[in-house]
Amino acid sequence: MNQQSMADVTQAPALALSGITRTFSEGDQPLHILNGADFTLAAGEMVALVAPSGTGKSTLLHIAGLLEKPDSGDVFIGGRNCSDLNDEARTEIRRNDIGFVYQFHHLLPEFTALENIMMPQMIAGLARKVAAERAQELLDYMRMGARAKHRPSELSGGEQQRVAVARAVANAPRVLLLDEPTGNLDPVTANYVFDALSALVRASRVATLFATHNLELAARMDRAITLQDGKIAPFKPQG
Ligand SMILES: Nc1ncnc2c1ncn2[C@@H]1O[C@H](COP(=O)(O)OP(=O)(O)OP(=O)(O)O)[C@@H](O)[C@H]1O
Repeated sequence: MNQQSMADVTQAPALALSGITRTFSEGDQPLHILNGADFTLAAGEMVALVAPSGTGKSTLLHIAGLLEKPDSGDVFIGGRNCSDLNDEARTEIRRNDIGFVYQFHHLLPEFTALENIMMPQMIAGLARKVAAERAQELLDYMRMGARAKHRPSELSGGEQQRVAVARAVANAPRVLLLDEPTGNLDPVTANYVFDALSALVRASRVATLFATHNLELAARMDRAITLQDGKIAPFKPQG
């Protein structure tokens, strides 16, 4: 890599989407869910994605997280165009550079909170001891330190989601994608999980895109966006 292209990559946004299209079909009618979506997300930035059900939020997150390919358009992670990468390279980027949190925690039921957070680190090749230390640190940060040895079924919904957030950032990803992570929680618990998450985002400078129907939470993020006719548009959560 020459000096110019290295500078381009280091100064690049954590995530950039360019001209993303995705069409599904409904019977014999095409459904243009994404129709030229453009978006950039900087390190340490926290952006709310607020849009009515069925407009394509999950589809957008799956494409941004390299879980699905768009019909056309490009996804850049840390300035690297991921469009033409093979499955192995995409999996590698997903493992190292992207964290996901979903509405339901998807923690492994037979493992403790600590082990759940160790898992992605060990898959990425870290030694057990190092992974355990980092997992405990993250649990402490999420004010879950005393629950390290509990299995998911022994934790409340809010606690499970805090473990899921800790697991998602365990490998220090560049980009954190959250698909309604508080959708299943009462408002007080949702706020509590959000507080812990935003402290973590500020401290780690992970670029965060957070799909939510909760306008109060959206108003607390750096900015909000919506999907309009398959494109990204700014959104004002209040007023
Ligand atoms: N694999 C697929 N095949 C066909 N249609 C699909 C597929 N995936 C999504 N869709 C359709 O695309 C539209 C957008 O779905 P998506 O899940 O992205 O919406 P969403 O905004 O996340 O909705 P919600 O807020 O309800 O989760 C929906 O109408 C959905 O039925």
